[in-house]
Amino acid sequence: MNAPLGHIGDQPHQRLVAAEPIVRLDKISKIFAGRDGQAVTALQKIDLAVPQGSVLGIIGRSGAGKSTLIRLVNGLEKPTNGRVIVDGADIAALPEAELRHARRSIGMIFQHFNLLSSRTAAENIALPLEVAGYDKAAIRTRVNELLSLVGLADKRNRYPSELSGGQKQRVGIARALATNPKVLLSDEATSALDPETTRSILDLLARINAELGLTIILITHEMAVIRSIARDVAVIEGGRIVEQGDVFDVFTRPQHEVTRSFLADETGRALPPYVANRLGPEPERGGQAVIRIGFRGPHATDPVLARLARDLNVEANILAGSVDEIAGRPCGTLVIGVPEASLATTLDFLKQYGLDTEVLGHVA
Ligand SMILES: Nc1ncnc2c1ncn2[C@@H]1O[C@H](COP(=O)(O)OP(=O)(O)OP(=O)(O)O)[C@@H](O)[C@H]1O
Repeated sequence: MNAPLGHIGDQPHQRLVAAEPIVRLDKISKIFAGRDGQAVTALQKIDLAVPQGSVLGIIGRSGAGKSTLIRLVNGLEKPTNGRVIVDGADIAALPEAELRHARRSIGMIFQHFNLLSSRTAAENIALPLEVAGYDKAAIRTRVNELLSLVGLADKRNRYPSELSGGQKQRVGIARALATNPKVLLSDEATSALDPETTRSILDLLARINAELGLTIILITHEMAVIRSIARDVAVIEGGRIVEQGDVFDVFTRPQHEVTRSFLADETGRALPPYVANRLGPEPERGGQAVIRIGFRGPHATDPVLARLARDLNVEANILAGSVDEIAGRPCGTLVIGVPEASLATTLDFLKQYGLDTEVLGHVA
C-alpha cells in the first residue's frame, strides 16, 4: 500500500489554478554552435504557458527539440533569445547561487533513472536533501515519507542493481520530490519500461498530480503516454510548436501532419492493410469513396449509419473503427466505404450531425 500523499512535506499545496502560469516560455530560441562551426537552431520562437497543477505532454520526433526545451526550464541550458519564467523567477537571468536555490522547486526524472549505483535507494533519495543542507533527523523523516509515498518502504537498503526498472524509477520520482518541488519535469521517464510498469509509473505520477497539485511537464515520443496522463499537449517539430491544446481536441481533431502521424496507431485511425493497399487518389467507376468519420462527445454513440441507410438509402461498408474515451470524454473513429455516386449527399448528411469527415481516397 502506498501512503496517502496529502501530508507529505511541510508546504501547503496551492490547489486553485493560479492566474499566472507556473512555467512560461516567452519567444524562446536556442541556437547551439555545432562542432563544425555550423549553428544548430534547436528551438525557435517558442511560446508556452503551463498553468499550476496541470499536466502538459510535449511530443516530438527525435531531434525535434524536446530535451532542449525541458533543459531550459530547469536552467541547464540558457536560451539564446526569450525568457523562461518558473514560479515568477526569470531562470536564465538568475546568478548561479540563486539558480541552485530555484532548482529545488523543479524536480526532474529521466529515462535511465540517473541513480548513483554506490548508494542505496534511501541514500539516493537523501542526496538532494543533503545538498540542500537538511539535518540528519529531518532527512531520515523525509526519506521515510518519500519511500512509502512511492511504495518502496521495504526496499530502502537495496542498491539500484538490486531493483527492477520500475522500482528504480520510483526511487527517481522520490528523489525528484524530496525538496517539495512545484514542477516535475519528466524526460522520457517510461521509455525504458515495459507496458505494465509504464502504467504503474504513470498512475503514480497522476496520483502525485491530483493529490499534491504538482505541475508535471513530460516529454515523450508516445501518444499513449500523453493520452493516459496529460490534459494538454504540445507537438514540437523542427524546433517549433506546430500544434497545442487540450488533449481531447488534439486527439480528435489533429491539425498538423506530424500530430496525425503520431496518432496513426491511436483511436482506430490506422487503416487495415487490406484497405490501405487498395486506396487510390481518383474515383473508380462503380467503386467506393472511403470516408473517415470522427465522433466526439454526445454524438459518439449515435446510430448514424442506420440513419444513413434509412434516410438516404445509402448502404455503407464499415472498413475500420473504434469507440473510445479520451480524458473521460467519448470519441471514436469509423472508416466507411460508400458508393461514389452517394459521396456528396453522405458528406452533407454526416456534417448535419456535427461529425468530422475526411475523404481518405477511393477503392475500386
Ligand atoms: N549541446 C548541443 N550542441 C549542439 N547541438 C545540439 C546540442 N544539444 C542539442 N543539439 C541539437 O539540437 C536539436 C534538438 O535536440 P534535442 O536533444 O532537444 O531533441 P529531442 O527532441 O530531445 O531528441 P531525442 O528525442 O532524440 O532526444 C538537434 O538537432 C540536436 O542535434
